[in-house]
Amino acid sequence: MNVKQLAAEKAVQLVQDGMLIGLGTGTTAYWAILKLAQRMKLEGLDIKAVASSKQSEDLAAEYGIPLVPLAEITAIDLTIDGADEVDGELHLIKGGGGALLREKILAAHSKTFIVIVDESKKVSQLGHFPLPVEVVPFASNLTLQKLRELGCTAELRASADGIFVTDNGNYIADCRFGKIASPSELHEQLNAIPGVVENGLFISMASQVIVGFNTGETEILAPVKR
Ligand SMILES: O=C(CO)[C@H](O)[C@H](O)COP(=O)(O)O
Repeated sequence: MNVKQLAAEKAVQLVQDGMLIGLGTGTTAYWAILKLAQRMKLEGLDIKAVASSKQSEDLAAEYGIPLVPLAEITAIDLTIDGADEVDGELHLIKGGGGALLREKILAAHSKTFIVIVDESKKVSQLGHFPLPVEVVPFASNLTLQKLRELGCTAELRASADGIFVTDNGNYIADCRFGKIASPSELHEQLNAIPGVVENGLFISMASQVIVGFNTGETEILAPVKR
């Protein structure tokens, strides 16, 4: 079993009958979706789900996980999603797959938000991974200029056929800040720029982070209560 699968399967153990599950996006969330489908088939696990991307929606549909229209829900019991970096405070960088806006909306409405990562994602300080920032296409060159004034290099993400476009019809600016001294301050500064829709810093949102190790072990990290 690979390390991402290990963390994902540990998280899926927390899922119980009757829950509404938020499905994350990416190669780690992929394993969680597959395990949920397997538990439904083998154990009769009775769940419904909402997806954070077209990709995860298609995967869930392919594996027979019933999806609920977002208009019909008021809250999510548990969301399971990956991350690009996790620091000691359990702040995250997310959006490597370009789904950060929908992922953040689902996480914000989840009673429990479980993050699943392999050990390579644990860092002492966020910022080595370029921070994804979702921006509207209109005047994106000017928005990029404002982002750079915060001290990063910012480039629009490319796709095979041009500029990468999110499920929401927006662009992603990948911002290289180097080490981020104050993630919460940067989060506020980024979202104050007109044209920025949302950024990939998830501040104090994780209920738990499940880390998979190459040794086959897992570690569960919980936020320190102050
Ligand atoms: O935020 C994300 C997608 O927008 C992913 O959760 C993040 O990029 C981690 O991906 P992976 O599990 O493939 O390493």
